Amino acid sequence: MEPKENGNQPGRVIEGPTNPMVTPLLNDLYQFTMAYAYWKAGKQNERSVFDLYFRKNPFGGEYTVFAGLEECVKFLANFKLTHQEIDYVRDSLPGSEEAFCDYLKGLDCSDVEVYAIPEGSVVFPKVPLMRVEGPVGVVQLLETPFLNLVNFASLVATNAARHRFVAGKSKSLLEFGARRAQGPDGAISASKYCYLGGFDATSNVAAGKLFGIPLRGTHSHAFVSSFMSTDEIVDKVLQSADGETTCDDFISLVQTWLTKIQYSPSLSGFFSETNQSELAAFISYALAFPKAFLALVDTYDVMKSGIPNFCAVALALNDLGYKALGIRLDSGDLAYLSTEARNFFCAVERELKVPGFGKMIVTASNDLNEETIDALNKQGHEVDAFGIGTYLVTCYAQAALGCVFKLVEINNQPRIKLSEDVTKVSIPCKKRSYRLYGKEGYPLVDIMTGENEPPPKVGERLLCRHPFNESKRAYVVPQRVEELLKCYWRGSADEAREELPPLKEIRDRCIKQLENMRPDHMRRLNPTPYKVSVSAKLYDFIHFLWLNEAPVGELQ
Ligand SMILES: Nc1ncnc2c1ncn2[C@@H]1O[C@H](COP(=O)(O)OP(=O)(O)OP(=O)(O)O)[C@@H](O)[C@H]1O
Ligand SMILES: O=P(O)(O)OC[C@H]1O[C@H](OP(=O)(O)OP(=O)(O)O)[C@H](O)[C@@H]1O
Ligand SMILES: O=C(O)c1cccnc1
Ligand SMILES: [Mg+2]
Repeated sequence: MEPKENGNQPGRVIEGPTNPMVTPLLNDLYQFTMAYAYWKAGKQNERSVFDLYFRKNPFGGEYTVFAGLEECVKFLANFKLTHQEIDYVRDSLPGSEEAFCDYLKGLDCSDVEVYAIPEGSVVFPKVPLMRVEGPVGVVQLLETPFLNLVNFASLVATNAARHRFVAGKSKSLLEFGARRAQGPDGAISASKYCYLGGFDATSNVAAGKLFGIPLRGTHSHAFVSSFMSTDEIVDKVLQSADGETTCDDFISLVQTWLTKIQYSPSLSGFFSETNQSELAAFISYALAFPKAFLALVDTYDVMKSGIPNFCAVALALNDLGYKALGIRLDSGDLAYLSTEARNFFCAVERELKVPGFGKMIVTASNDLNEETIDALNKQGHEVDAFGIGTYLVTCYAQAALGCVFKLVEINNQPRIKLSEDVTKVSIPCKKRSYRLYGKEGYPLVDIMTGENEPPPKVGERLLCRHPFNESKRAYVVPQRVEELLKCYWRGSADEAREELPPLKEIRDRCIKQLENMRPDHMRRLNPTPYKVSVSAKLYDFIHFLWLNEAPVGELQ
């Protein structure tokens, strides 16, 4: 998408959202219905404050990664309805007055302020991820697009972070989900936010180009089974890596190595005749990519064919000064097969005296998820890289994060939304939030306060209260205080705004924050909930407003 000039931002150009379908019409009809009714009541410019937050961490965990903020800012910066869009809205609101169209024509976000937690932060339920302030008519129109941009982004980034947690730091994690993702935006968004959440690379070329995510990939079964025999290979010539010598018949060199492996003392009897069409495919791939040879070894039989064929080609390449990368396993028992493959590579290294051959990279794929990786860890395995698609990008374990956008103040009057379900009661007031760190450097608790309360101070004891449970409270003496909400958009006051960092920096923040969490919040089984609290003053106010707004029942 072409960068657009933003009228309110002299000197600063913020491109539109990645997906050109993200326009003010990517909205629920009721937002326009309300905008009309606000306008009709003359309320459209009343100053409103909305909080965007979620109520429960996903995937049975106790943490969430916040993602999608950059796209929200890009949306704000380019928020403008076109003539055609305005006509369509008018036609969708039967009986609406023509003057409403003039209102829509003039609508932009120059009077809106957005404070947010930096993207890539670890976040918790109830604490606003974004606080959006501005004329109620326009802020109401931001609800659906913002929720759309944040909900899946944060869910899939959290999913990626959880896969990273279970796989461990040393493994490569590759996102392979484009074919299974929920449509084109599902694929592009998943690639972007899985990288943000700690994946190393994607197979999605469009996402690589758009966001600078490293691209990685192997090859498919179709390539292996498309070959019938080595007779199909016409050009058998391969130059050595240093360009000094030429091997005129690479196929024969491979065949010689295959025989050597077959009759080497510790490998003899391991396999007999390997599949020759598979061998032809591997040789062809090596001829095309001698510097980056890797092979999918499970098309016919991993240990009796795929692995010996791979080793023969890798050894022939080694003769010419090339180093093969490794293999991919895509079926069967991945713990057993990866261990057997590693043993075979180590035996080749010992027997045939090829230093480093035992360190071939083993990539595994096939319906992987947190549980299967956890099971592989428990069994012991030799996988170096996991290629993960379906379960990761579709967020199979949980359909949505459930972020909401609630009015907390209008015309400086705090507002509350009550519910029978106490977890659904909103926390009123324009608020500030802080993360308080303890002696050991871990975050201890997040606390929300009223906008004008003095901020918590390092070394000063402070009462943190559960927002709704009277008996749950604790004193905290913070060793570090971090204010969570930072200004990302202030209409035309450009200079006061946080920068939008590059994706790699957001990813680094995410990884660093996840590593700095107390381990019991992070464990997969029965993690300890992280505490989210309010100040004593805000607690009293919430409950005062609650009593004020809740009608007293009458028993008959
Ligand atoms: N050692 C293991 N422990 C637990 N789960 C595993 C292990 N190895 C593989 N898996 C998982 O088990 C499932 C095996 O899938 P499935 O039953 O479809 O067999 P397959 O190996 O794919 O067979 P096919 O040859 O038909 O492709 C996959 O989800 C895979 O990730
Ligand atoms: O398994 P996922 O986590 O979704 O990862 C991506 C999968 O896509 C590819 O094959 P595909 O599934 O298209 O075919 P296959 O199941 O026959 O291997 C690849 O071989 C992986 O198995
Ligand atoms: O590169 C791969 O091996 C790959 C990419 C997408 C899906 N499955 C596998
Ligand atoms: Mg599959």
